[in-house]
Amino acid sequence: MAFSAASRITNLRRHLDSPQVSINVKVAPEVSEALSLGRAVLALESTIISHGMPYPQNLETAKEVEAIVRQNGAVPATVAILDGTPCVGLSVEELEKLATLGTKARKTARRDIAHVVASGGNGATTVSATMLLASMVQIPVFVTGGIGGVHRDGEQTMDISSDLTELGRTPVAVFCAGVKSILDIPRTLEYLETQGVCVAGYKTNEFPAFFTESSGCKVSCQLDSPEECARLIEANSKLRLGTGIVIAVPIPREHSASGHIIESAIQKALQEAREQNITGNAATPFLLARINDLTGGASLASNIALVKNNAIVGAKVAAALAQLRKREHCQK
Ligand SMILES: O=c1[nH]cc([C@@H]2O[C@H](COP(=O)(O)O)[C@@H](O)[C@H]2O)c(=O)[nH]1
Repeated sequence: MAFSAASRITNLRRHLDSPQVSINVKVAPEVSEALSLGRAVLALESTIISHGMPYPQNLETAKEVEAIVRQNGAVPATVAILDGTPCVGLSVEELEKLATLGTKARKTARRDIAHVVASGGNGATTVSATMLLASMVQIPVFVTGGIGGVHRDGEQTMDISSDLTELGRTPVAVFCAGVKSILDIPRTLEYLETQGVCVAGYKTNEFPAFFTESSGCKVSCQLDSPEECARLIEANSKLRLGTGIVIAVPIPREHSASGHIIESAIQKALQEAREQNITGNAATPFLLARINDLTGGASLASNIALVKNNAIVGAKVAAALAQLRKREHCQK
């Protein structure tokens, strides 16, 4: 059925009814058009480009992930702050800029957004900042590699990623491969439960541990198809719960790293971080880089593979959600 003018207006209204943001958010023309037509859009974060992977693999991966999203039926919208302007949807040149800036771009979580904008800086958005900006322009689905969590010894340090509180307050579904075992996985799940966040497993009832398929911890529900994921996201939205959703997709078995090799690299990296007193938002990038060195690059290869796999699932879900909304609109 042709997409009617009425449903175009509904989408536009959904777009405009969001709380008014008076700061300029630059939405790429392709993303803006897809949103106003009710087509599938998938948000992507940018800290993974600047701080999560070295150049040039970061740029290659970012471009390949965007291509995968398109092949699976959605328009990619990578989020970042460039020269003080929050951007949703980046051109190839903008992706290149971010990839070459690397860690010179500011790692930007929710708390950092205002300062990066005010100072005209370049910010690579973490999960928390990406969720917030995606939600401002009404993008309901977002893909990343791994979310932040409660750090080991978090009960003493109180080092808890703002990704978890953002999930408690922003209605965006985040696809990830779980959280790395550099973090305290059981406490991360406890914290998400406290925040009222639904944590679903994609084709599994176990929460994955990023490099490996299992963590020994159960999820709160299992979803077995893109359509099931779309129905959950739609119910969360219609209920106006206001909370995000985590949908955890296990790393494909053929790419899952040997558990004990990774675990011993993690232990060594954690020890080094303690010795060098690396804490706060510097901890995750330091640990990721050291684990990659210690595993001779194996962890980076696994990381790239799981991000691509998450992008396939996330794009299919964004497409299924757009279909579902279109069908429901036509039935009205
Ligand atoms: O495996 C990864 N986990 C997490 C990150 C990034 O680190 C952020 C969390 O950082 P922190 O722990 O400082 O909140 C995430 O939102 C994400 O952007 C990453 O690149 N790779």
